[in-house]
Amino acid sequence: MIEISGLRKAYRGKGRRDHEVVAVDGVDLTIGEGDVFGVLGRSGAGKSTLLRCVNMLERPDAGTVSVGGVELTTLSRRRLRQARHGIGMIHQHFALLSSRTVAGNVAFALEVTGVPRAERRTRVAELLELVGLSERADAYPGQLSGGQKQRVGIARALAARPKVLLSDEATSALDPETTDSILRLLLDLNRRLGLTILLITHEMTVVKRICRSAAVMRDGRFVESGPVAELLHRPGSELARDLFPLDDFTTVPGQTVIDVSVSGEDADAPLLTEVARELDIDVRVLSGSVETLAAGRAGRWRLGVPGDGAAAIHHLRSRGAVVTLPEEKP
Ligand SMILES: Nc1ncnc2c1ncn2[C@@H]1O[C@H](COP(=O)(O)OP(=O)(O)OP(=O)(O)O)[C@@H](O)[C@H]1O
Repeated sequence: MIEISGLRKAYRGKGRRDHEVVAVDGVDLTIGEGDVFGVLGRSGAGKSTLLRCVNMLERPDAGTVSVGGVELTTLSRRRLRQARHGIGMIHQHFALLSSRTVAGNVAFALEVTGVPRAERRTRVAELLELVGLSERADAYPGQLSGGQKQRVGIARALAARPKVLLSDEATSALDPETTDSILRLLLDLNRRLGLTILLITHEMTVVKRICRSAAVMRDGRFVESGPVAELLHRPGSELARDLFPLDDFTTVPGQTVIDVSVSGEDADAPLLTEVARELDIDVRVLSGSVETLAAGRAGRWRLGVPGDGAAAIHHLRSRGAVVTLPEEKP
């Protein structure tokens, strides 16, 4: 649904001596229809620029961006305006018109695409129903909670029935409970409408709850990218480390410390008691957890096993677990 190849975008300072900042530095990305893809990264990594290049709010310097099979970088202004109707966008600070009611804000998105008044009224009612805000149609943004404002933002973004939704830190300004309800709504829309979602975030909760695929961005590049379940197993994965942080035990006298990751059915198998029983050894759980992610059940532990650990490592690997030593780097 979204194909990005060799994307580059640099900003030049205004003065002659100002050097160039390369915000996106050669990103390739493929997002399948109906996927929920999260891009994570620290402030300044280039996430917003990447997202804004997907609907051409920023013109890339090089590379191609195609959405739903339409290559956007070569379109005329008029064709690009049309193509943008197929790409909705929601924002961290909602970007609502304060002088218009909830219904008026959603209707605005239809007015600009020339939808006739009667049709607009029906569609606005449908959209408010979809996001659970029918009761607040006549309220003004100033009278709404943050979560309700984001629901208006979502209804507005979906007005033209886009197949793709871009989310720019949509839950960063919300408290954890409200974040949860917005993420549930996004997941529900993804399932019911087959909506493909590309989001940028710095919150691990967002990745845990709704992303099936993800990328970690640094200095304008993707340092890792792929299905979350696969990234969790990649030695040295930053995503795995951030999703399942492990305490800093790297040595235990008389034991070897190992990191073990599991996913799918293996996450709930009695793997640790089994290895202890079958090898007749003590296994110490130093840190770790098993959780339900949007990408499935997954877990990661840091364990202490006796001696050089060879027998335990062999046994765990034979049961499908990925085992690495904590000091191993990618
Ligand atoms: N309009 C602009 N003009 C000049 N430099 C810019 C512009 N927009 C972004 N940059 C620079 O490009 C780099 C990437 O910025 P970008 O906003 O894409 O990162 P980000 O990962 O989204 O960060 P944040 O999470 O803080 O929004 C930064 O160094 C930033 O200062």
